[in-house]
Amino acid sequence: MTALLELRNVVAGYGAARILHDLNLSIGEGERVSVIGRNGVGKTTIVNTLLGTSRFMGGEVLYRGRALPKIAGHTAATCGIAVVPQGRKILPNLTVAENLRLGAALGRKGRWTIDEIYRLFPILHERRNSSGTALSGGQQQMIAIGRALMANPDLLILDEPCEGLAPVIVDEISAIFKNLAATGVGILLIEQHLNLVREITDRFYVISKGSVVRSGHVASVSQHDLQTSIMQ
Ligand SMILES: Nc1ncnc2c1ncn2[C@@H]1O[C@H](COP(=O)(O)OP(=O)(O)OP(=O)(O)O)[C@@H](O)[C@H]1O
Repeated sequence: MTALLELRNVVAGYGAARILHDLNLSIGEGERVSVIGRNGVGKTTIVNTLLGTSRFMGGEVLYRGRALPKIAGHTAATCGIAVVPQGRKILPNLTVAENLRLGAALGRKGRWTIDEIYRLFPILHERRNSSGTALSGGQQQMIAIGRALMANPDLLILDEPCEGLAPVIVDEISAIFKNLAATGVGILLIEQHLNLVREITDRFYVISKGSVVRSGHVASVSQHDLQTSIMQ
């Protein structure tokens, strides 16, 4: 079966520094896959490669089996890939509603409208006219998720979505991800915390020093085994 997104022997980095070395990874339509690894191994650089914010130095990125000729800032969006970025990146001068509407800039049609986002996160409707950054960390994460969904993506990339959030909010957000997974959207979860990996995804890749060092099905490995592969 043709993968939705495939990275083949990708080399990428910043300036002269190579961070990803011959990285291979694929995700099928509607699949839920994790990328796990310690701090600094290159997980976010995979996302940056798709966003055109790291330097693409070699290899191929294929979308629905076709090699993308050039990676640019709009590559991910035009392919139907939306990112919930690490650190959320809520724009401070915009209201909650304006932040959400940014996600719909390309006008892809689908089930996600601003009213649907407000149904998913009623607090965002209540605070829709407040500055996005005036909200709590958990609520800002809701904006980041809502903004990504507004793009009606085929693939949702979540970069450490629960980082810095209180456990009760993590539970709430992971329940939402589980429901989202049931809608058929593909999920690529970048994460260090294995509970979320296990709850949301079926397959994993372990990254170390910019390459995949292990991959498999989440159900076939123990938590301890996964933790050990990350630490190596
Ligand atoms: N904009 C940048 N310019 C130069 N080097 C960078 C840049 N962003 C990241 N790096 C470096 O690239 C390496 C990989 O960083 P990356 O953010 O991809 O790691 P990560 O696995 O996502 O880690 P974390 O979990 O801490 O986010 C690190 O050594 C980091 O310092």
